[in-house]
Amino acid sequence: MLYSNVSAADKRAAFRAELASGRLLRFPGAFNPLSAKLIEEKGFEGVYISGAVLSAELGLPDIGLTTLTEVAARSQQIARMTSLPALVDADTGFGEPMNVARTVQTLEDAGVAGLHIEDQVNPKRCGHLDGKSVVDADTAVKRIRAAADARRDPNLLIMARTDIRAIDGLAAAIDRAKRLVDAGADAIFPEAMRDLAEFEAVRAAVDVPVLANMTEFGKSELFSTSQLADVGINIVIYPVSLLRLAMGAAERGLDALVAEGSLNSQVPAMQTRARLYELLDYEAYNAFDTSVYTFTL
Ligand SMILES: C[C@](O)(C(=O)O)[C@H](CC(=O)O)C(=O)O
Ligand SMILES: [Mg+2]
Repeated sequence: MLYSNVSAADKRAAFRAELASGRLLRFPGAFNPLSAKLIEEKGFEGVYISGAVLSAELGLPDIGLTTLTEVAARSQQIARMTSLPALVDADTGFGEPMNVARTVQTLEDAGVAGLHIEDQVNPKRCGHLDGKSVVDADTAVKRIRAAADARRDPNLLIMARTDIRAIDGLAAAIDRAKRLVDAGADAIFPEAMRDLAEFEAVRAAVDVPVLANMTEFGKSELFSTSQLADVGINIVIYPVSLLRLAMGAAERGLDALVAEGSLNSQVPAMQTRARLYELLDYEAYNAFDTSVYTFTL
């Protein structure tokens, strides 16, 4: 009932232990707290909180318009609903190193298990679109150092994302990844890798967990979990996938309503009331109420 009973500290410790196992951890993007419950129930290892989804939910493009306050509030709503670790997209950290430090502490307070900070210039762009730019290595390193120093729970995972591959190529991405690890990054997110060999090359270059971004309609092919595990990837995210699926279904439903004048044809595709209530653990709330009202001294 209500929120997860697992504390943020325990989720972070469990996340660290899972990462150490070497097993590939799958993190679908939760587009709301309810979908985080579904991800947990289906047996995934974690929940991703995407900047692209957060912006899209607000009706905005993913171009650095969202604020730390908005990201932290949504992260808290999602993270508390699941016992799984939540990994949040902190974009560029919302400013200079001092702002990055505050971002880390604020997201730590929101209960996430980890976050990633990228090396794009402000305002950032979606990593799979053309026309993005990155800061120099020194600036990127300062962001990560500030992030690593700011956390109070040593288990909070600070992941460095580099967007440099699409601009300066794979060798530059490998060089940057190494420097970010030296600066204190606990994990690396190499954005917009072209193929499996590129993931493998980053994997071989650093000693920390590596994330693969399996976003659809982007620059990377959609590799399977076994393909990614075979090249030693540790975490895979499907950041926008559930939102895309849900919005695809919503659009088809609205079109049917316009065309047919009712939603009768769509009911079989809908999550049932019973299934929704099961996911919400409605029964536990009823039991709680019953125990309150039947209580006698
Ligand atoms: C991972 C990402 O940063 C996100 O915000 O979810 C995006 C995903 C996307 O736009 O497809 C990115 O890859 O930049
Ligand atoms: Mg993003």
